[in-house]
Amino acid sequence: MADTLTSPPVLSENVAYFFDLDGTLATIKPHPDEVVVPAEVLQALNQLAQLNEGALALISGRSMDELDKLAGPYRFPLAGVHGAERRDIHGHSQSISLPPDLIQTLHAQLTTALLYMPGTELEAKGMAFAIHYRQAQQYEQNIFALAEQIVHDNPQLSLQPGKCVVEIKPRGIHKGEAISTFMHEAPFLGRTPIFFGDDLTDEHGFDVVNQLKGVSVKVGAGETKASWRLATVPDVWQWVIKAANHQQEQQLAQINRRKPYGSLDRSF
Ligand SMILES: O=P(O)(O)OC[C@H]1O[C@H](O[C@H]2O[C@H](CO)[C@@H](O)[C@H](O)[C@H]2O)[C@H](O)[C@@H](O)[C@@H]1O
Repeated sequence: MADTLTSPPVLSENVAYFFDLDGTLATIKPHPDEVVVPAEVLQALNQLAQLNEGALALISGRSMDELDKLAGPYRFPLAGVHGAERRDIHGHSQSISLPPDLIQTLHAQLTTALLYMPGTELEAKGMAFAIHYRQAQQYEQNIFALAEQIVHDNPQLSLQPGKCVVEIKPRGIHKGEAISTFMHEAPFLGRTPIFFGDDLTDEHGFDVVNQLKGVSVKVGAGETKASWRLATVPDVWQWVIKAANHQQEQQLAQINRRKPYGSLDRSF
C-alpha cells in the first residue's frame, strides 16, 4: 500500500515539543554507546525550548543520566526508561522503583542466561533491563522466550520490544503516560503537542498526541498510528533547525511590529 503520510508542517506558536532519542534524534548505531546528537541539532533544540517557555522534552527508553550526557550542555525536561523516570521543567525528578531483591534476582538470571548467547548484551537501567541482540540476531527467538518467561513469572513487569532489543520494564509504564503527564503541567499545558518517534515504544506516545489533536510524526518506514512521517534521522535534524529558525524569525517580526514609533532607529 502506498504511504499517504507526508512531512509535518513547521508550527508557529504555542507548541509543546517531544522527541524520542534513538532512531529519531540520533541514527541507530551498532552499540548504544556510539550514539551522538550533532551539536547544531542540540543548539536548535535548545533554541526551540527557549522560544516556547521551555516546553520541549526528550521521551526515551534510555535512562535520564544517559539522556543528560547525550543532550549536554543542555538540560531538558525528560522522561527516561519509557516513562519510568521523569524530570519536570523545575528539575524535580520522580521514578518508579521495583523491589531491590527482584532487581538483583533478575540481573543474576539474565546475566547467566546471556552467557550462553555470545554477542548479546544486557543493559541494566535500575527498574528495567534491555536485552540487546543487534550483534547476535540468531538469538532473537531465545531472547524473546527468556523475556516472556520472566514477565510471565513476574506480573508487575511487562515487555517492550524495540529495534534489536527486548526490554523488561514495570507494567503500566509507557511513553504515552509520560507525555500526558507533561501536558497537564506548565509550560506544556495548553499547547499543541508534537511528538517525533521511530519505534514501537513511541506508538503509545502517538496515541496520546492524536487524542490531544496534536501532531504525531513517525520517523522511518513501517506501520504506525502517527499522522505524519519523516523518512530519516537527518530529515528530523533539518526539520528541527528549520523550525527553530522559523520561530525565531516570527518572534522577531512580532517584536518589531509591537515597537512604538519613538523607539525606531533614527541614527540616519
Ligand atoms: O526510546 P529511544 O530513545 O528510541 O530508546 C530506545 C532504546 O535505544 C537504545 O537502543 C537502541 O539504539 C542503539 C543505538 O543506536 C542500538 O545499538 C540498539 O540496537 C537499539 O535497540 C538504548 O540502548 C535502549 O536503552 C533504549 O531503550
